[in-house]
Amino acid sequence: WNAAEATGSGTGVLGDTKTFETTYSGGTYYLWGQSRGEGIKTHHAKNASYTSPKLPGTLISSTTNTFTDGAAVDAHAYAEKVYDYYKLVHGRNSYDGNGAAIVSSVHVGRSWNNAAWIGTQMVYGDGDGMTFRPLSGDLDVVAHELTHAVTDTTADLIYQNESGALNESMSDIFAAMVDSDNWLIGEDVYTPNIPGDALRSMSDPAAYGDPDHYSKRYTGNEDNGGVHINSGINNKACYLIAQGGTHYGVTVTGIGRDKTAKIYYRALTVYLHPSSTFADMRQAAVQAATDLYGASSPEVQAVKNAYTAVGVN
Ligand SMILES: CCCCC[C@H](S)C(=O)N[C@@H](Cc1ccccc1)C(=O)N[C@@H](C)C(=O)O
Ligand SMILES: [Ca+2]
Ligand SMILES: [Zn+2]
Repeated sequence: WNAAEATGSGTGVLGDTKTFETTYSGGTYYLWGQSRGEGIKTHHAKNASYTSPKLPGTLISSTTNTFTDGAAVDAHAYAEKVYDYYKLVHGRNSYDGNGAAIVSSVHVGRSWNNAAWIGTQMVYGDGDGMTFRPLSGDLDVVAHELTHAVTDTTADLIYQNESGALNESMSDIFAAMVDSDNWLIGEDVYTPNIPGDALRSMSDPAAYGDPDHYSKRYTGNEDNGGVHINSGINNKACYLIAQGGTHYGVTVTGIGRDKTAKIYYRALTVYLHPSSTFADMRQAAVQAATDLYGASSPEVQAVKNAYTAVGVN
């Protein structure tokens, strides 16, 4: 049998219809797109844990090229969107820049309230229906997890303490650049019974208990030294660079999302390194903005003011 490229359709977690690439082989259609890099494949984990050797599980199939597994439909369709973002906006072919195959598994764990990049592939929990609905149902989550793969193949920021908070922040930053209609993270899948909330906010991290100034950073041992907490400091800096604002008395003139994304992409792929601290982040962003827009540009000034505003000098 040859593996013929096709276009499938299906219903996502939120009940929306979408189309995506599939492959027809031997009378069956598979969630396998062939046109992007080495391909995008989406599997059913059958509740195996994210540490299980059974992953990735079974390639999801349909005899009709219509797919009704919402978590699978969204994991697959959103992986295409994130691939396209990195290729079209940053000229990066897949997460490694070399067209690496993008592999995902849905229905990982039992009622697992999380998603992750496990070094080789993306994994998505179904949530418990209270804290989360199936996590691939939010483009934020897919972009967050695939950005961990970009980080791992570039700066490779150590996943603890300040470098870990930067690692997490990079994933939130590019989630917000891909899912670009707000500065909330996880709003589409977090607490399905509570409208309007989110897991995190980049515009106001404090709204969900995260710090928005370096002096308020968490220094305990929870959460790998607060990687999902202290990410708020860098997330706020990114928000200020893009949108502007006055924060703790420091005023930033925004430069917009697109230029901000280019600055963080260059900082991540050229200047940050595994043990980078918040101070290193400021320097990397200033240097990236200088490379792109010039030392005396308003873009560089916005970066400097934003990091000063969040207490990173
Ligand atoms: C293996 C254990 C999980 C590692 C942490 C993964 S990378 C992660 O950060 N997951 C995201 C999922 C997410 C992303 C965007 C929006 C909503 C949810 C995350 O933030 N997880 C939170 C719940 C956490 O692990 O504290
Ligand atoms: Ca969002
Ligand atoms: Zn993460």
